[in-house]
Amino acid sequence: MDLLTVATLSVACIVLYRIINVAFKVLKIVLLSDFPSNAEELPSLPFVGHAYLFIGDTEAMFNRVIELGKIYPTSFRFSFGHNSTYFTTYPKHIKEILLSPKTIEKNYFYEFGRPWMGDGLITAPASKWEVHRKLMQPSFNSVALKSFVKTFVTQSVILANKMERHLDGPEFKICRYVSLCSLDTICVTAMGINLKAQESEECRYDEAIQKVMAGCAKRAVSPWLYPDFIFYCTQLGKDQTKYIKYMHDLTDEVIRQKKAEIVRRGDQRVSADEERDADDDSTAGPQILIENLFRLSDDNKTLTDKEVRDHVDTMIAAGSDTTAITMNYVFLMLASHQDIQEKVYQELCDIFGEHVLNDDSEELHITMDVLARMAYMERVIKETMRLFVVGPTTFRKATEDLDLGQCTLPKGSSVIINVMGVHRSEKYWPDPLKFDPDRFLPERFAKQEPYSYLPFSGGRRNCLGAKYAMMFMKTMTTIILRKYVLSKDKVVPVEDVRLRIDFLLKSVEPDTVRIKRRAKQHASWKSSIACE
Ligand code: HEM
Repeated sequence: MDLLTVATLSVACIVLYRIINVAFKVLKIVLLSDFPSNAEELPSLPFVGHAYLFIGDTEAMFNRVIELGKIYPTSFRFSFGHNSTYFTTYPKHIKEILLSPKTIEKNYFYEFGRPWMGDGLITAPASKWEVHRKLMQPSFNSVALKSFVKTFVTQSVILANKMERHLDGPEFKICRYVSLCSLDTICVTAMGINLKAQESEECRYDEAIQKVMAGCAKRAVSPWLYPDFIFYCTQLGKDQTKYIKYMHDLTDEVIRQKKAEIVRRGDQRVSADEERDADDDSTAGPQILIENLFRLSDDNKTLTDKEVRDHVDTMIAAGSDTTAITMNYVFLMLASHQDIQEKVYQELCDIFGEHVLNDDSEELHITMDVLARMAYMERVIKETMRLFVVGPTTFRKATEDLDLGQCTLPKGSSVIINVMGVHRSEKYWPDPLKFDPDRFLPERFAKQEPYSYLPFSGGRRNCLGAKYAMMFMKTMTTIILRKYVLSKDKVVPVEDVRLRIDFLLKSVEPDTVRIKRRAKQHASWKSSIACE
């Protein structure tokens, strides 16, 4: 054997050894979750980088995100395809990232939502977002929120009536009911149209939202689907185009009709940011978002029809499923914790007095002020959002180097904020899987590590609809608990509720509850509303 052959064979052996070594380490990680103690030692593969960390179905993805947060509890760097990405489960870093003007930009995942939501707030580039966030803010001020209460009540009453068919029956899946209720409500308040999805019980719009969200999630974890010319040749891409067109067509038609209507009636309504006597605003119609946006266009603040559509579609995308999924878990937690459900109901008795027994929407006495008094219910909803945070991860991009103390986020890198990891971390939430609403008692929550609770994200690009969502969720809970007692045949402990990340957090198996009618008497009314 000559010297050249020996040298070639030696190099080949070394390369082969390296390949086998890396393959072995990767398999140990993927199959056995055997991670190196130092994140720097995570092997990187050609082309895909560390994308193998997220191989598997959507349940595996959820488990891997939680696992990574436990093994590397601060921040670590990995690569996703050619993108350098920081994964953080560390509130101090999260705070810096969410507050910094250097990380307002969203990362490349959001590009997949742009064909649907365009330059709406969620997907807008930072330069546009700054301007439009200020324009949109008044549509969620207290006057506007007050005007939505009547819609929340009407739609929640339909929800309660629809659920009646399961009275005293076996457990049933709640998610479909709350999903259609949320969609109808958001569409009334955003577009001023009632899809009546609850009444017809099937809704193409709802189907379109689900398909497009699932498609975006699939694309985000499939680097080979990133190039448009590949994605749009796949069935997934073709379906995506079809569903998005359906949703755009609907919004375009509403825009056309609304514009004609505004011209007809000379727009006599007051603008959302004009403070007016709002004492009984809940009896007036909702301050529909799309009409507010047209007024901005009239004020020469230059919103094109396309921008109006982007904002309306974004509101529906951002508001309907998020609220529905959270309510699914609120009802699951209430059904699983009878003592807590009773305390919520007792609070309703204290607030509504004898009116608590009324089912009729006219007699429900639900106003914004009344909702604000439901402190215990709010703690229950907050604790549910800690354990089942709808946005388990959020993403940003550094547009300049950002110094985080122990490390620097280099310009151009992506950030994955592991919200779910923080919410379920023993370090920040003792006994983290225990459902304990009193963690949110003001005196206890004041001691909480800042930025360790982010159901609505935080900092500059936080949720614009957080107050809207909380009011709507309280209304739904009130109306359901006034009428029904929720229960489970067999309580599933929180740790056994199998979860997946399908863009948003969802259960692997649909959650079910049983309902029976609440007895029409209650001893301890302190009656407050009744005396007002
Ligand atoms: C329980 C219900 C909700 C939850 C948990 C929730 C959560 C969130 C989160 C985590 C974000 C940040 C997303 C990101 O950074 O990628 C967000 C943004 C947003 N949400 Fe919500 N949301 C809820 C309901 C709503 C509702 C009802 C609306 C509107 C009616 C809404 C409108 C928005 C908008 C417009 C943004 C983008 C804000 C911006 O970038 O300036 N959300 N939401």
